[in-house]
Amino acid sequence: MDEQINYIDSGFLFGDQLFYPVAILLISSILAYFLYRNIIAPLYYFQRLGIPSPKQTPFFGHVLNINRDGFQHTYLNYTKQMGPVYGLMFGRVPEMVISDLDMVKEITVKRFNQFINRAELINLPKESPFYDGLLRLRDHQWKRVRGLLVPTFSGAKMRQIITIMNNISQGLVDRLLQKCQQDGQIDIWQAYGQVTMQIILAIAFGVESHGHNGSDNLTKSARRITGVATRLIVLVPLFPSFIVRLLLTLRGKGRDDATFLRDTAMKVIESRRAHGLSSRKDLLQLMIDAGDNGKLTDTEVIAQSIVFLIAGYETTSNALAFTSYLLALNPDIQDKLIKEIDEKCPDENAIDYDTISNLTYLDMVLDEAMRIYPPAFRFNREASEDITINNIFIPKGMTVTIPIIAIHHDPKLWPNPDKFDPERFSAKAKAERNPYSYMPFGVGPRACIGMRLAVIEAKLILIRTLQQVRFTVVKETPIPLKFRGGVVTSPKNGIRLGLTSRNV
Ligand code: HEM
Repeated sequence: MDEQINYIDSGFLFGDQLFYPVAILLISSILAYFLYRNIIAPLYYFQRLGIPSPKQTPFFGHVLNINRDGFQHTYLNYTKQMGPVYGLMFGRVPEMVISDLDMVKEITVKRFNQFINRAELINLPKESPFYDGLLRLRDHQWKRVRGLLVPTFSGAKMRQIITIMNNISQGLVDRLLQKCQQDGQIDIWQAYGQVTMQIILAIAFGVESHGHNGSDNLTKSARRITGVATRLIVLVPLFPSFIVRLLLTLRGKGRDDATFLRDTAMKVIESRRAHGLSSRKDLLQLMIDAGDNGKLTDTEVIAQSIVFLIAGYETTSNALAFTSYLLALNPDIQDKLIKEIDEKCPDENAIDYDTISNLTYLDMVLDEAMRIYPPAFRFNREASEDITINNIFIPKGMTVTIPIIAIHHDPKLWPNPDKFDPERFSAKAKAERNPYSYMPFGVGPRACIGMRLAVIEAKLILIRTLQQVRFTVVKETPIPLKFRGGVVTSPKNGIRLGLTSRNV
């Protein structure tokens, strides 16, 4: 019996001897691998490529350095410190930031075929309403859809849309005049946000949203969707994509909002099909027409409507708010602009595409405002293969970010870059400058498809506004402007401006 016990004991002993050391070795190897992959390797990633990279925090990389005073400052400051090519780490996701203009040209235009796609932060499920949208589409699918949609943004098509935009902007003008009679102040950022939201819902969803206070469900859903899309995305690279998808699923609201928007657009499409071709030539109808005969499915059309809302609403309203802010701070420039509007566009009922295009000083003012405060402060491309440009090796799959904000504030390209000076955009000054030094809408075949629409919309709203009111600085006006985090440049707490009516 004793012998047996000894045998069993020694058996256990023998098992322990192997089990524990093996288990410990296994666990420590897994830990070591986890440590190496997530903490050590990212620290030396760019060093191995021979590219400078600012000091980073283990595991987080450079994520902890963003968002303190707006994401755009991260790119602005790092580019000043690190130069035209450097690397950032978002968790374990590397990103090369390139502001060298020759390289930007190579990436966005000359070697476009090796940089067709944007970096994909999350693997969206096929059923996501964003899946088929231009922002995410890749390779030949993107080429097919973009090719079909480009004509819907032509000058001729924009002429038809202007009437819808002009009618909607009347609500804004009424509100501004009312405010002049009351306290003579307004949060102009919020006011423009309402009107640009109404416009995008009207032209991309075919739905007139009622109530200037934005209380209707459609506006609420659209606001929440753009809010989630532009803010949450900053944190995405920190987590594995399945966790992000889980978080988004748990945040059911976002999904419900997207479904609500999708269903609304679907109902409009079905109703238009049932009643024959619509005479209302909004973006939705132009897309339905462009996709006829099976070239675009209804799902693809709706995905674009949702993407236009996300890409086009806040960017346009921010561009308007920043321009008005800069005009309030620079009354001489505002006077000169008002003079041009009074001379070339005195009648609010006779604003058409040609009149708008004829206001050269307005063009210069808007361009300069988007230089100082580019509503989209960066864009990216993904390398589809290993590639060397100007002796810099860019590995396959690398996200290459072009920091618009840093290029727009480079003192070598823009002397005294913080000064608001529309003369920088005179025809002569423009002709003398490298065209890649200004890119608020991105560059190359994948640049913003909505640029013409955005510019016409912003100019129309500025004309209608400045025909009636003048902007001033009040004690609540934020000087300097503060920004909030997110993927577009947005003011932190709105922009309060004074208003005086021009009719008194
Ligand atoms: C002032 C307003 C706007 C600004 C500053 C802006 C800026 C940008 C930028 C920088 C990009 C990335 C370009 C690139 O990767 O090279 C972009 C892409 C895009 N924008 Fe805009 N945008 C504005 C308004 C609009 C509007 C009104 C729409 C639609 C109605 C729109 C739709 C899009 C779409 C769909 C893309 C993706 C294009 C593609 O991948 O093919 N944007 N925008």
